[in-house]
Amino acid sequence: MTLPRFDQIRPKIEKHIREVKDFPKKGINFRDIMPLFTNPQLVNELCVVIADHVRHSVGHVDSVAGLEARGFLFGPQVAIQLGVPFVPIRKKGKLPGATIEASYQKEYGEDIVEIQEGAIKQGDVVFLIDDLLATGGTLRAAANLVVKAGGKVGEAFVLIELTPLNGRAKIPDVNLTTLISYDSA
Ligand SMILES: O=P(O)(O)OC[C@H]1O[C@H](OP(=O)(O)OP(=O)(O)O)[C@H](O)[C@@H]1O
Ligand SMILES: Nc1ncnc2[nH]cnc12
Repeated sequence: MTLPRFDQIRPKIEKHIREVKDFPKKGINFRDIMPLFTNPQLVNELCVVIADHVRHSVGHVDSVAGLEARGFLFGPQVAIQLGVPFVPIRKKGKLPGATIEASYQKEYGEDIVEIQEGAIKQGDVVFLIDDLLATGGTLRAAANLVVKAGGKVGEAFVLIELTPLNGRAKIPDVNLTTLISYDSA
């Protein structure tokens, strides 16, 4: 959150986030980022700013890993800006070939995410990216996957943090940057 350009872009991004009550089920206040994609210039600006943040605050990274599905909306563009590979982290059963998996707790029950074997090499520094941090289960599993593959999380970045859900508590070992924090879930 150190770059002044984050402060400049934040209000513009905030204007494009729509709140949808009771989606996907009653009691959930869904933060919809899709309106952002009606403004391709702003999406591009955002990805350039994130890449600059990586260069100046994180330093060298070997890859950008994004979480299905909404991490795929930004991750590849940031990776292209940085000139490094994009590593997709997908829900179980979607990636062909040999995979490495990590399970995680969701609000109800458990889920599994995977990467393809060889996508992260021993000693790689990985920049993790997703749209939103809620309970932190997803990022916890992603960080576990990176370590299991022999890599190291350089930093994790999310556009939105829902602070009352205390997701950060699940990833005390991960340096996390967020663009927008909401103090109501
Ligand atoms: O911090 P957590 O409680 O783990 O929640 C955050 C995750 O939840 C959403 O993804 P979702 O699982 O809904 O999948 P989708 O992006 O494929 O819709 C969101 O995009 C994050 O990846
Ligand atoms: N409130 C929320 N809005 C959008 N995506 C989410 N993923 C988990 N919680 C969410």
